[in-house]
Amino acid sequence: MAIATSTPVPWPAPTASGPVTSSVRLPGSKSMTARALVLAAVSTGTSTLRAPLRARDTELMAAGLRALGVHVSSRDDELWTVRARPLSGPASIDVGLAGTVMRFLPAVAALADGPVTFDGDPAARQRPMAPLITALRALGVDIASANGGLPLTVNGSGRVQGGEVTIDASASSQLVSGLLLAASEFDRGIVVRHDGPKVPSAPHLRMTTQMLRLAGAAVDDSTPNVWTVESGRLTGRAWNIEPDLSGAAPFLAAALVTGGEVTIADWPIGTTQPGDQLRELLTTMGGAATLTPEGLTLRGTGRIHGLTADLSEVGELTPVLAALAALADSPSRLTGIGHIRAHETDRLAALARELGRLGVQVHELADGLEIHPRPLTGSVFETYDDHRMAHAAAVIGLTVPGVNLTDVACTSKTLPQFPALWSAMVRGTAGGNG
Ligand SMILES: O=C(O)C1=C[C@@H](OP(=O)(O)O)[C@@H](O)[C@H](O)C1
Ligand SMILES: C=C(OP(=O)(O)O)C(=O)O
Repeated sequence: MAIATSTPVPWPAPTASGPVTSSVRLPGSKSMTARALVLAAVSTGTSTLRAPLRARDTELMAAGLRALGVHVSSRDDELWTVRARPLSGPASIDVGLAGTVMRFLPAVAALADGPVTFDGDPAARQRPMAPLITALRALGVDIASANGGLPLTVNGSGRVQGGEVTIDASASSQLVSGLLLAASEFDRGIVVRHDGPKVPSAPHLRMTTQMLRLAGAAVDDSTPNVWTVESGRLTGRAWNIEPDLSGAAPFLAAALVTGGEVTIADWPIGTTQPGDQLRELLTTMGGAATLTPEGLTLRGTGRIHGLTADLSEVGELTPVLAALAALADSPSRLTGIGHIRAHETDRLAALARELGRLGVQVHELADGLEIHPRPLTGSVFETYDDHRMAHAAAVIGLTVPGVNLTDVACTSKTLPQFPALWSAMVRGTAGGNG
């Protein structure tokens, strides 16, 4: 599997001429796969990941750890094996456009002996790294970065002193997760205090602390905006990776758009994944959700209601929710998501521009979007190397003929099967032209 940036593949989004009825089995969570790999690398012994995500972001994470000397066997799609070994440089790590790789691996690299350079796609150089670099320096790590971001070099000495550090993590929760995941290996562990506007993506921080505890770390997150991880050895374990619930968003949205019924197999009963909030969000927008041990079923009526919501906990769901809002019977106001301007692309600007091109009236706010639905006409839809922009375009294309994505290959970041799964879902409808 190629990890390099893919060549753009233009894609006419398939329209559905009737309600879609489908059951979809999705690969593992990107966020859980990334954390399990990192925790395995700083644990003793062998770890396994059952049902991991194989996609560009997680392949890059595995490759980055291999570059540091960790043995990662990913030949078996169903079961990856990680054997921790002494971390060592020199190494060169390609982060692609993966926030998880660029934020989670520098602290791991600091535990290696020797220089480790990090760089990625051109857009990766725009993503916030400075607070993490400053925090790691305060913890005793030598990092060279010309401009406060990528490219950077971690000059590891084989150990990190650790201790107390203050960070403004309002740009990304990953800045905190990236400090915590390796901190049990620091001489003094870590105490991270956030000082600044609200940290987004709270569920992802809960995922970090929960998985750290499962790996055997002593973690205290009982005080808001303060996280403590004690120094101590973690032991390898077996991780069962849940299906990626954020990747489920466009498929569930298809039920709403077409008045159909979509089931996502093996939806976990109780999870830290932010995508679980789709049950409530899509119910507010007019769907009916039923959760059973077999999975989550979403039924739509074909009518979609506007949504007024603070999406700060679930920023990565914004593109698909904005696509639904564009097809709704009332306006929407999505707020609390200024930080997604620094995701794969400036998602607020990109959504305003591309939805606007289809005819939607969109007001861009500093921290969100106001969306006023209008009759839509098909058009080119630029995806900006952003998998979730492609998902949004596909959702609108179900009911608006002539939505032509400039590139669908960007979906390989988290779900390489997206075009095939999507077309199969649409083909399942009577008369769908997918
Ligand atoms: O830790 C993680 O796995 C993630 C945290 C979130 O990042 P932000 O806090 O930067 O939004 C989320 O958007 C991203 O897709 C995955
Ligand atoms: C923001 C996202 O990714 P990343 O992990 O690169 O931040 C995302 O997947 O929506």
